[in-house]
Amino acid sequence: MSGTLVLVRHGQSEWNLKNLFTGWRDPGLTEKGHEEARAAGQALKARGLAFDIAYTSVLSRAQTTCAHILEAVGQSDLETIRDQALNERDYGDLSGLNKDDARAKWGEEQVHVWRRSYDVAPPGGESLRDTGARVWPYYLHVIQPHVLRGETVLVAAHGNSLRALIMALDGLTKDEVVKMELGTGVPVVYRLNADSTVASKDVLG
Ligand SMILES: O=C(O)[C@@H](CO)OP(=O)(O)O
Repeated sequence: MSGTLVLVRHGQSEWNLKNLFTGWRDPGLTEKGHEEARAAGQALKARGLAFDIAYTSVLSRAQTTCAHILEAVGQSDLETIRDQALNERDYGDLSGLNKDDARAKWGEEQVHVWRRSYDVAPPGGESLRDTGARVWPYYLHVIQPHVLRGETVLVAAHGNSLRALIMALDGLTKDEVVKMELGTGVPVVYRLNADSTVASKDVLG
């Protein structure tokens, strides 16, 4: 057995609440989002988890979530690395549009394909494959070495950047990833084997 990898999608953001495509735009958390992030921290504390290092994106909703979790576990001073590689999928021209307005304009099916398919990019944006092409190398070269040294690592990021990571960790097919949703503020705890395969996965919530 090796180390532990904890993935957490940020708490509800202002634009999640307004039902807007967000991508690389930078809204803050709602009050509910702050609460979700604190609750994630409490759930991790209740499991007795303490972190060796934390990673987050350059977007404030993920950074704030990370800070709430570290505060809840009593580790506010922990080394935290911020990197654009962990950012949300870039939604391109859809960024800032209302998701229901987009469905009315382009149809339910097309919008679902843009949101959840593996290899169809929204106009001017990234497909999940494109997102994975920056998230997965960052995970392999920067994050995974810590886990393989037996450390416990926190990654506070985004719905689609974490879907890309989970797709690879769980070995999901393109069809399976279409159905995968990640709740806001729900920690996913992986324990890895020494050969980097997944020993166990626990979704807290
Ligand atoms: O708008 C976004 O950036 C993402 C995450 O909130 O939305 P979706 O779940 O539609 O991919």
